[in-house]
Amino acid sequence: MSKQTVMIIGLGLIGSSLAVCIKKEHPEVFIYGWDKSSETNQTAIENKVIDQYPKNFDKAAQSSDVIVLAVPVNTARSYLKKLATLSLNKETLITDTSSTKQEIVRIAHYYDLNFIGGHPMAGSHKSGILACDENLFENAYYIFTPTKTEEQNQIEYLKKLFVGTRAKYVLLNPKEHDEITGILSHLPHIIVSGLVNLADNFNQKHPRAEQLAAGGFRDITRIASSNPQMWTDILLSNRHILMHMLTQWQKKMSQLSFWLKNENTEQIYHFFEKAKDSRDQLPAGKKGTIPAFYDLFVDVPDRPGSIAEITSLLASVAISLTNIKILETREEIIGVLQLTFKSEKDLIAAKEHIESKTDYHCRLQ
Ligand SMILES: NC(=O)C1=CN([C@@H]2O[C@H](COP(=O)(O)OP(=O)(O)OC[C@H]3O[C@@H](n4cnc5c(N)ncnc54)[C@H](O)[C@@H]3O)[C@@H](O)[C@H]2O)C=CC1
Ligand SMILES: O=C(O)C(=O)Cc1ccc(O)cc1
Repeated sequence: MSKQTVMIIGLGLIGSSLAVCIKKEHPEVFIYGWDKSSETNQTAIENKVIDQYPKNFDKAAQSSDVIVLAVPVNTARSYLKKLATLSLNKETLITDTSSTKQEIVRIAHYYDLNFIGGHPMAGSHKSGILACDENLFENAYYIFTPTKTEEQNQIEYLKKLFVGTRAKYVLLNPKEHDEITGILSHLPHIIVSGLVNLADNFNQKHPRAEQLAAGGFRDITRIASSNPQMWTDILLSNRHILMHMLTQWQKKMSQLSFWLKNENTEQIYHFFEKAKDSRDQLPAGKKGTIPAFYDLFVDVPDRPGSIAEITSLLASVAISLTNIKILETREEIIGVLQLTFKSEKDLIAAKEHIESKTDYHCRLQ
């Protein structure tokens, strides 16, 4: 990557971790950092997380090739508005790390900014620059939310810039992103925080409860220790989807209450059995709140027999596929096959085998 300038706004957990990931793979990239906390800016300089805290925000933004907004989502909205008033270079690419995507993408379009929505699906209940971790994003999903096909080049550029995250890139449209993160991340956060508040009222009456909560309760409620400002912004930004999900959740809980009242053993058993079956099938040991999938993309000539050739190659070494999809054809010469496997081990073995037996190009994303 040639000498580029990146400006990171917000040097907390995500902004500082991204900065060190960029530096690790691209030491030639110059990084401006900007945080509202002067203590954070100083820590960032002292620890070489960034190269410079600029004296003048506008000038730094105008001389940057990439601007990353790593602040709470409502603050990211304000920065988009501010950036729209500056005469930024047309090429300057803006991206963000916010946990919601529909609203921010809409605002960026409104201001006609060169913007790609981003969301690294990894993090922690910790916040601030002292939680900076160069391995934070490793093996996690990093979601981009393009809305136009022309944005492909910008996404490829960001993938290269962020290669040091060792994250796995996924593309989703903003609405789908907010629905998925709503059910897998935002609703759980509301439920867990509500539970902790409920238990707190209870603890006032039963002082021993707090002491006993140190076990399982502590583990399942870890995320309630997250930054309240960040979560207030997330909930308000995804409010329409979350209001709908909360109604569904309330219905589920009313139903459970009804079964308890009627001592309906069968329904209560079924409730837990269904949850167990579903939980047991979740892929294990992956970071992030999006289910893991193991996809291999193979460029194959667009001619009869090429799909069969791949499937028989895999069958010959007993690697089974869970899904196969033809994604596109380019100029009717090359087709892209998306092969999905049930484990990372199968994915890697399949890639090696196809590459050793054919001259087809294989990619992991
Ligand atoms: N914490 C997590 O696990 C994850 C967070 N995100 C998203 O990334 C963004 C950043 O989150 P974190 O780094 O965790 O938060 P954080 O609280 O660790 O850091 C936010 C930083 O932004 C700074 N800041 C706040 N207002 C500012 C302003 N007006 N100007 C300049 N700096 C300002 C704060 O001083 C702080 O250093 C949020 O939008 C969050 O939703 C995304 C993935 C994971
Ligand atoms: O701490 C955890 O387990 C998290 O899930 C952190 C997290 C918080 C917000 C996001 O948008 C993504 C990840």
